[in-house]
Amino acid sequence: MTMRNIYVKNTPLAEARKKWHSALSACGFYTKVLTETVSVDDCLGRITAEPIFAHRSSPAHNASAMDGISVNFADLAAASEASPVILPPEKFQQVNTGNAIPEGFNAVVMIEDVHFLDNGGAQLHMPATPWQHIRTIGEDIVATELILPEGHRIRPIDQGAMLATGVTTIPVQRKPKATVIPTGSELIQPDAAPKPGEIIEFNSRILAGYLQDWGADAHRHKPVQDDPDLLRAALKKAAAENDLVVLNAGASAGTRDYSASVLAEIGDVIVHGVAIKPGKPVILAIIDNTPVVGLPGYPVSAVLTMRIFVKEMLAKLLNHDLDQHGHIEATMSRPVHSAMGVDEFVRITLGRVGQTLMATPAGKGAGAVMSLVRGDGLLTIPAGNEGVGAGEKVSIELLRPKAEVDATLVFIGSHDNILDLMANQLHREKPFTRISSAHVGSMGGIMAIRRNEAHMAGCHLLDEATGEYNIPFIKRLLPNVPLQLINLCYREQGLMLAKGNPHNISGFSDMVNRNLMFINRQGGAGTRLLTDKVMGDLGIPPEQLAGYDHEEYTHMSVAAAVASGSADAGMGIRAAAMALGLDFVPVTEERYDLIIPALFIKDPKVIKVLELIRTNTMFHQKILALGGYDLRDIGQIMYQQN
Ligand SMILES: Nc1nc2c(c(=O)[nH]1)N[C@H]1C(S)=C(S)[C@@H](COP(=O)(O)OP(=O)(O)OC[C@H]3O[C@@H](n4cnc5c(N)ncnc54)[C@H](O)[C@@H]3O)O[C@H]1N2
Ligand code: MOO
Repeated sequence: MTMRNIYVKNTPLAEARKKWHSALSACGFYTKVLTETVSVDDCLGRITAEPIFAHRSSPAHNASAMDGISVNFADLAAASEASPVILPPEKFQQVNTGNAIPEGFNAVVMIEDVHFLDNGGAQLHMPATPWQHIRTIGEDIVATELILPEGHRIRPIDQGAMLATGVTTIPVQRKPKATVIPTGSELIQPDAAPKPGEIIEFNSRILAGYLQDWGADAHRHKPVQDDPDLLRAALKKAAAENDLVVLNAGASAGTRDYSASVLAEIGDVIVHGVAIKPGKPVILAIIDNTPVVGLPGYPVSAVLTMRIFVKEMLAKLLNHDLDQHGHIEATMSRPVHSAMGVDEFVRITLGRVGQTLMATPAGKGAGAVMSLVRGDGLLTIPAGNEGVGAGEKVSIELLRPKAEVDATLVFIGSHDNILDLMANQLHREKPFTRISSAHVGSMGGIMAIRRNEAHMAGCHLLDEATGEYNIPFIKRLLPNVPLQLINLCYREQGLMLAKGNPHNISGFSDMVNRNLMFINRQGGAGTRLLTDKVMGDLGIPPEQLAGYDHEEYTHMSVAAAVASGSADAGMGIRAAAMALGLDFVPVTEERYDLIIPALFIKDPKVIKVLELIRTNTMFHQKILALGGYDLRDIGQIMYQQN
C-alpha cells in the first residue's frame, strides 16, 4: 500500500539546489541533444542550435545599383561638361537596378546623366569612378561567412538574410517537451460551477504557460484523482514521453497527498522539503532519467517554486538567460519579518513617488493569485536574515517592465469601487497610466501621504465633534503638508444584507436584539469610524454586537461575507451591495475625497486623474451606474493647504 508521507524535510535551499543539479547532471539532462531541422520559412522565434553560415554570396553577381548604362570607367576619363565623351553602342549597355553587370564593364552611369543620340550612341558629361553604382558580389555577405551564431533567437530579418544566401533549412533547438500533471479529486474544469469543496483547476494553465514562455513545448495532462495507482500510471507514462514532468499538488502531508510516496516507489526522490517560503513541500525527483518536479498545490507556491527550480533547469539546458525584466533597487516602505533559516520570497508592489522607488510587500496568502497579477516584483530574504527594515534598500526582481512601474500612480487609502473604473480608464489612454492601489483605510492613506509614499490618498473620515469630513483630520495629522483636497463623490453608506433581507433588518438595533452576526471593517477605515459613531449614537456597546471583532479590509470583502452567509450584515457602500446583488438599508451619505500633496499636483499621472474626474462625462455615467453615488462636487477643491 502506498503510505502517506508525513516527513517533509527542511533542506536548505542552497543544498537542495546543489543536490538537484548534480542529480540532473548525472541523469544526462543538461547534455541531452536537443536539435531538430526546420525550414527557414517556419523558424521565426526558434533558437539556432548551430552557427549558420552563408551558402552563397549576396548579391551573387555584380549588380547594378541604379537604372542606367554599364560602361568601362576608363572610356569616360576625359569627359566633362565642356567636352563630353560620345560612346558608340558597343561601348555601353543598358542596365536596370539589380541586373547583372555584363562582362567587360565596371561602372554604371545613372540614366539621368546620359544623353542618348539618334545614331545609338550615348553622350556623357562626367568621368566615372571604378565600380560606381555597382553592388559587388558579396557586398552584403560572402559565401561561408557567419550569418547567425548558435543560441540566437531568430527574427524576421534573420530569416531574410538566410534565404538571401540560399540557406533554406537550419538546425534549431528542439523545445524540451514538458507535461504538467495536476492532481486532486477536488479539481473541476473552469466551466463547471464548483460545489462546496470543489476547486477550479487553473494551476496547470499557469504552469504550462510559464514553461512555454521559458522555451519548453509544454502540455497539460488532465487532472489525476487522489489515487496512488492512477498517479503512478500517469507519472510513468509522462516520464517516458517527456524531457521534464511537472506534478502539481499532493506534495505535503495530507491524508490524500501521494505525490512523494508514489515518486519514491517508481523513481528517486532527491529532495522532499526545502527551507523556503512559500514552497516548502516541493519534491525534486527523477524517474528513469527524466526529472519530475512536484510543486505544492497552492498556486502562488507552485509558481514561485517553479521559478526557483524549473526556470533555472531550462535556462541551463537551453543556454539562455531567462531573467526577463532584470532587477531594480528600491526602498522598503515597511518592515518584513522573516524566519531565520528560511529563504523567503516576498511579493512586492513598486511605486515611484517623487525620487524614491518604494517597495511594499503585497498579499501573503499562497492561494492569492491576484497578488502575482498585481505584483511588480519579488524580494528574496535569504535564510541568514531575520527580515528587512523600513527604509532599507533592497534589490527587487522585476515581474513587469520597468517602464510600466514608472507609469504607476500610487494610490493608498480607503477603498471605493470607482477606483476600478478609474484604473481601467487610465490604462486605455496613451501613454497609459497604471494605478496601484493599496486599500488600507482612510487613516492609512493619510499616514502614507505623511510618509511621502503615495501620489494620492482616498479619504472619508467624519469628525464626530464638528460633523465635518476629512479637513479636521488633515489639519491635525498633515499640518505641514501643502496639499489639495479634491472631491471624488458622495456615496451612500448603509447595511448590506442578504438578498431579500430574510431577517428583516432595518438597523443596528435589530442586529443586537436578534443576536445576528455582523462583519466589521478594520480599525482606521472611515467605514469603521462611521459604524462606531452610529452605534455610539444608538448607545450600543461593541460587545453587544456579535462579529464586531471580525474585520475585513474592503467593501467588497464585507459584501462577499454577507453574500456567502458567513455574516448577516456589514456596513458598506451601496455600490458594493449592488455589485453582489445584496439588499441595502441606507444609514447616511458621506463624502469621499482625494488628498493630493502639492508636490504631485503637476505630476502627469495626477493630471490625468484630475482630467478624467473633471471632464469625462462618460466616466461619470459609469460611476452613476454603480449605484449610490452623487457627483455634485466631483473634481472640486474642497480645501487647500499651502
Ligand atoms: N501538516 C502539514 N500541512 C501542510 C504542510 C506541511 O508541511 N505540513 N505544508 C503546507 C504548505 S507550505 C503548502 S504549500 C500546502 C501544499 O500542499 P499540497 O502540495 O499537498 O497541495 P494540496 O493540499 O493538494 O493543495 C493545496 C491547495 O491548492 C489547490 N490546488 C491544488 N491543485 C490545484 C490546481 N491544479 N488548480 C487550482 N488549485 C489547486 C487545492 O485545491 C488546495 O486548496 O500544504 C500545506 N499543508
Ligand atoms: O510554504 Mo507553502 O508553499 O505556503 O505555500
